[in-house]
Amino acid sequence: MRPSMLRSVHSAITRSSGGQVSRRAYSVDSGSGRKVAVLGAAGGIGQPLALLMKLNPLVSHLSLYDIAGTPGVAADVGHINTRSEVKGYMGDENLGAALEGCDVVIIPAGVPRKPGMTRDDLFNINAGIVKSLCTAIAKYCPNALVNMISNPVNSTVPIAAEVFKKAGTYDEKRLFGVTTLDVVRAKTFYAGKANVPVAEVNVPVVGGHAGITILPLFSQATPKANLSDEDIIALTKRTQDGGTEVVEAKAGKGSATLSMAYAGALFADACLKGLNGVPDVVECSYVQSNVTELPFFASKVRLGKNGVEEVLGLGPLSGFEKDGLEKLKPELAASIEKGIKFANQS
Ligand SMILES: NC(=O)c1ccc[n+]([C@@H]2O[C@H](COP(=O)([O-])OP(=O)(O)OC[C@H]3O[C@@H](n4cnc5c(N)ncnc54)[C@H](O)[C@@H]3O)[C@@H](O)[C@H]2O)c1
Ligand SMILES: O=C(O)C[C@H](O)C(=O)O
Repeated sequence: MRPSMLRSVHSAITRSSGGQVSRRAYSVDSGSGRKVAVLGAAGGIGQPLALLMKLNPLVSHLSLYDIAGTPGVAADVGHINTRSEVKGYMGDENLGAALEGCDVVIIPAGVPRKPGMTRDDLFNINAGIVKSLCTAIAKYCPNALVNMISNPVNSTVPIAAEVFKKAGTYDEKRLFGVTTLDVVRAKTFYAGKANVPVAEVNVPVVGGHAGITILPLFSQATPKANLSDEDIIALTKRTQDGGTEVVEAKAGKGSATLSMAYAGALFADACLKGLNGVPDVVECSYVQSNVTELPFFASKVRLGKNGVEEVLGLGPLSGFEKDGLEKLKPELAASIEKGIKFANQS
């Protein structure tokens, strides 16, 4: 590979803290492209996520793995005339080949909720699936950035961390719980209530990814809007219950798939941009953290060439948000503990 192909100069539109838009040059490594795997690629999330990753120009190799159904998905997605070469892998014996050389591994494998269930009700099945997939990641692509979608994320991320620790490959900078859907929802609901253009909205969502552990920080939302306390309470609850809203509307046919695929593709794209040296890539994610006393916590994270470059703090919180933060801690701590215990006893 010629150095000139590896390093090219791009320009980025960046916003200064004063809000002015400027264009600046930065160098990226994008010539050879990236290998991305989707584990659970034949599922409700996996299929549209495979489609969206096929549309991503930063991806050169797209590896679609599932226990069944991937030849069809790969043949279908593979006919799209975009950059990446698509390969389908089916069954445990092909998992290693699917993972070898991956830069980013996205995991939406596992069972979804039905009405009346909590995400924690998925633990018994999904914990084992995540554990075995992460064991293979440690063996075949220990340097990949792992984007964990499988629920309960509050526990599956600690499970992954323990598996990687046991294998001697753990790097806290490379493990992410995908909480982007909470941000996507918070932006949508806020834009509707505040009557502002949704494309301009920013709202950090911190904590975890289940019920009250999802804490949107509407006091930091932009563009600013004059919403009442009742509006903020209602928006917070709707964001926390967003997953349940979809589960109930689907009435037994699963949980969010299309919006999740969109959110998963956004987050994977941010990881790829970070790996490629694009500056100022910041997304919320559930990562190993010192932001609170909890070992894992979702907050804004700056992404870079090694994954997490910086875990950003919470910023100023309203009284309502401070309360929410204290209330979520025991539940999040218990979910983390449950994941760690599972990984170490089985
Ligand atoms: N993080 C989030 O915001 C978020 C949002 C929505 C859904 N989810 C979670 O994502 C997961 C998947 O949801 P879905 O709607 O796509 O479910 P689904 O049942 O439609 O698809 C899951 C896929 O995983 C596959 N699978 C099962 N065991 C596997 C294994 N060992 N290796 C590889 N693949 C395996 C299945 O064959 C299936 O194709 C669920 O746990 C759900 O709760 C998370
Ligand atoms: O709600 C679920 O079970 C799926 C997912 O976590 C979501 O937030 O949509």
